Amino acid sequence: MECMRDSFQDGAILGGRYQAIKLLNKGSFGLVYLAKNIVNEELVAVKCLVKAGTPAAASYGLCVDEFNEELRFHTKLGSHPHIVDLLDSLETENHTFLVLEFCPNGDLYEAISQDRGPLETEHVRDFMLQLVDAVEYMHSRGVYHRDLKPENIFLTKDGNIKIGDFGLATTEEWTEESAVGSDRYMAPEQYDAIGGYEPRKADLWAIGICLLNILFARNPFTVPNETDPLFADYILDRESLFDIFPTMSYDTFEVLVHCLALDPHKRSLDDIRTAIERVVSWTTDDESLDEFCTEEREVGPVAPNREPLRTPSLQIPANNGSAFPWAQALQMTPVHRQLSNIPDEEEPTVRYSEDMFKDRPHAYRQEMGYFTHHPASYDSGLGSSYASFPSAKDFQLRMDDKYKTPAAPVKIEKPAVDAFTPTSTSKSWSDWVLEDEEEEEEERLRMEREKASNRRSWADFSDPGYEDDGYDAEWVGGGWDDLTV
Ligand SMILES: Nc1ncnc2c1ncn2[C@@H]1O[C@H](COP(=O)(O)OP(=O)(O)OP(=O)(O)O)[C@@H](O)[C@H]1O
Repeated sequence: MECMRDSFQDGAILGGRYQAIKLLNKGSFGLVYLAKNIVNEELVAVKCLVKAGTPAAASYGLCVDEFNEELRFHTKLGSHPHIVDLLDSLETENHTFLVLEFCPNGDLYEAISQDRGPLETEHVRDFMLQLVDAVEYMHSRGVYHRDLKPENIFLTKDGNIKIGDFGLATTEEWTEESAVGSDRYMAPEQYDAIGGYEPRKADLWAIGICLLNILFARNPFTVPNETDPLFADYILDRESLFDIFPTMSYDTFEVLVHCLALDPHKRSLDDIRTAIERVVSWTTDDESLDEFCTEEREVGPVAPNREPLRTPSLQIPANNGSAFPWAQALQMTPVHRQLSNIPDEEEPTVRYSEDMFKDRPHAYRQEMGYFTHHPASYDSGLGSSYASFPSAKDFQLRMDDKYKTPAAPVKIEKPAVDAFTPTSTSKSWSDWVLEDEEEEEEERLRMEREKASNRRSWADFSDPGYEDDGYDAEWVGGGWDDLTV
């Protein structure tokens, strides 16, 4: 790594044209610098890789051939509005450099982690449609990415997306290369690759995982095989996704059906696009907002095919001319993050699915400027999805907290923890929450009734016409005696 730094570090001039400004990021296969084209002042991203056959190459394994491959794919792809453009390429004795168009809003991973990913219904739709367009174009050129994930989806100044990092791409229609990509985004057949798979279809699976990342900032599966219990559930029942993402709307599920089909032949980009276009609400939070607005604004019965009222942009300024105002509002602190389900450590909740950011070391994430708003939010401290099942102890703690009620004249029975044993398979998390809420509501009503009866008896007591029927003496305890002394 140091060797690379030597070649192109702060202030260095590359090929007489590009001046290094700063290190942007360290990828798995190389360093990426921000640089300036000294001829036209244009900012560029320079991806720096060691060359095959050099001493430094030995420590880099895959990246040795990656450069040539990546260059080849960029050349094959040409230019597209939603694919990172290769502007130039250079070689030095030990290194090769890809000069890429610079995407100043970073990548989608950073955007989600900093609460500046697409939030509003239409933004998510535009975003997803751009992604589908880019993938369709790539595939039409015979290039299959195999590593689509938020880290490889870049954001331009005006908030458009650009797919980048073609280091693991392939032009093969059918491949037997197994486990090339990133576990959490790999299609099951790509992960196991027994007998080979179609990379084209694997990309469609990754689109579905990216959508879930955008909506919930979580990954559904750690690995796409049965060693992950959530994936095992998914094999048995696709609707188990609702247990993982309880606020997911059915519209979203309809999109996912076409991305996350276990049979690769049932995945279709056209169907994904159609389903995205049909979405009215991505989450049930959106649905309630839609209903709220409908009640407020609509007069008379709701037309069956009404044009859905979009979620009001509570946190997003009116369209400022960009297709994606969310991407420009970098300083924006959302008033109401509708689409996020990022758990908050201070208010522990049970998490089934996997925090997208768990693998990044805390220090690294801080260094990268994450944790802008809620440092604790992104570090679940929980391991894989498997480890993220709530333990009975977690539940006990949670229940203790929940029932830490102020002094009241009635003893509140703590619900038996056994009833909430998370290993019980007959109940989903949403059932537990529902039962929790019902019990809480019952308790509240009971207390209100008690209070009302207290008030009545006190009022009655001070009324000279009050007749003691002995009722109040029972519940007031010593109070009645005191009063009568
Ligand atoms: N064109 C670009 N504009 C802005 N930032 C970029 C650009 N290209 C890369 N980066 C930054 O550098 C990081 C690494 O880039 P890239 O993904 O291409 O490298 P990599 O070595 O293949 O990494 P990995 O495989 O780990 O994602 C990106 O996540 C991003 O933060």
